[in-house]
Amino acid sequence: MRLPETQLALLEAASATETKTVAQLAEELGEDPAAVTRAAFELAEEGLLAVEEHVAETVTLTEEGRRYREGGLPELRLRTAAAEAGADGSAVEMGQLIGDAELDGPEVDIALSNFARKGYGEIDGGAVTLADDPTYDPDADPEAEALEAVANDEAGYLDSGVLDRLESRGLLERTETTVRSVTLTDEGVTALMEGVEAAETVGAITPELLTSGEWTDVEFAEYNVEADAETTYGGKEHILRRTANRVKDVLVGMGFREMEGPHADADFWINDCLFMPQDHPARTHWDRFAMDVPPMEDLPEDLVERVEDAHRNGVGPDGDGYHSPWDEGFARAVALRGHTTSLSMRYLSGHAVGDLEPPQRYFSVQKVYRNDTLDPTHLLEFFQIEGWVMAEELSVRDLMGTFTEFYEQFGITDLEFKPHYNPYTEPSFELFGKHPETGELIEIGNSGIFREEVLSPLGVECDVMAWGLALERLLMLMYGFEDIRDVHGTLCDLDLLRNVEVVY
Ligand SMILES: N[C@@H](Cc1ccccc1)C(=O)O
Repeated sequence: MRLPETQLALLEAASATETKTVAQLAEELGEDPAAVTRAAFELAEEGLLAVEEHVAETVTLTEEGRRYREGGLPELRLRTAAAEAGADGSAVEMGQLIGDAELDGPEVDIALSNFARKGYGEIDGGAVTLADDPTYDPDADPEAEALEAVANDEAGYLDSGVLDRLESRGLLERTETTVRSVTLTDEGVTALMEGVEAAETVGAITPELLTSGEWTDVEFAEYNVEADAETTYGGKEHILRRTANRVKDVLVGMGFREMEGPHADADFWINDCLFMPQDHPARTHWDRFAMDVPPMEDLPEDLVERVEDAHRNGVGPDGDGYHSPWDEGFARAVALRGHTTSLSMRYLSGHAVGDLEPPQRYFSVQKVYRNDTLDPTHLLEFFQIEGWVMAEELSVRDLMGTFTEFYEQFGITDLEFKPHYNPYTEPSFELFGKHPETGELIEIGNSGIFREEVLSPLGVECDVMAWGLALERLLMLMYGFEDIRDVHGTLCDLDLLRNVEVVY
């Protein structure tokens, strides 16, 4: 019998009486564990080896865990400092103990909360009194002992309660690994007795084989594509980016052109052009990410005048303004845009690409910034799918039809519409879609037909319908995750991002 080199070496190193792990064998043979695993499965396929698998837990200390193992748990250091300062008799000033125990930064809180949890004593009015516990032994703290055991690879002997505790303190990490062990089968023993030789096949292509041209003559070992192998994760496009690109393709396919423009912009473009009164709650410092930069000089003077006039006096013979203050300085102040409707204003005004004649369709898929409270459906920044259509005659039916067509491309066919209010559109409505997992209706966008008070100062004489849709919410409907923070930000779920299926 002939076998490729690694398989032969493995067969000879395996034993019929003693189970050996792949890791052990790889070390013994000086081979890469992945190559040994592959060889083991190939031999198992031939019936020469038996492979067994079990899941093992490995426990390792975190950086913080290692620090406490060296320097002592913060609460024990506090306990010892208190005992040395005589806190078993009378209360001792906390500040002094913190200094004595050399507790620093977050360690102080960690020490205090665990001190209380372990019942070491009382903390009252900034002073510490130790509880009278004659059985207390500073050298026998179960958590400190467990840190030591984990460091010495002896976690297997520990009670799972103390491991849970240390894990929740962030002092250790548990990971599951598949351990594979092999034994020689009877057939394997027979084959070895009859004699096995190394086949002259090549297991892997090398740079040498390529440059020498030898690769054209050698025989390659068969590759078992079914053999279990370690998962490797290549780089790939994030689903958010992928969906953003898909949204762009869909909109371009629907005849739209892409808008571009600044993330930090004058309030004029973000709000004033939209007939948002300057005392609107969304324009206060609570909701606005103001930038500490000089005001924007480059605004079209005549447009500024017309917008101010619309705010003060309204538009048309029956128009009525806001009767509230309007300050040009505030209009020129720069903030992070809370929506990309600022871009729509730049384009509709003719400031971005010159005057536009109907019909026109424009879109953008870009980031916007809002001072929201973080929760499963809100982040401080998200991607908005902005868009507008300019034409002689438009109605809500056109708007609904556009959304129906757009969302159908993503498999979303059960949109719901709800009347809404925006200072800049009339009529306005919000869009909802059903979450595939929870069945809950979630808001996915806001839309409407721009008012005269917006269009007239911009010099637009026909109808314009417009919208802002949340890309992340579209993703929730497509992929079924429930927390936006799984997808981006520091809490993102790496497994989800690695394994999520591509949905079109
Ligand atoms: N600016 C709105 C979306 C919108 C754009 C244009 C017209 C109507 C609504 C938002 O951010 O919610």
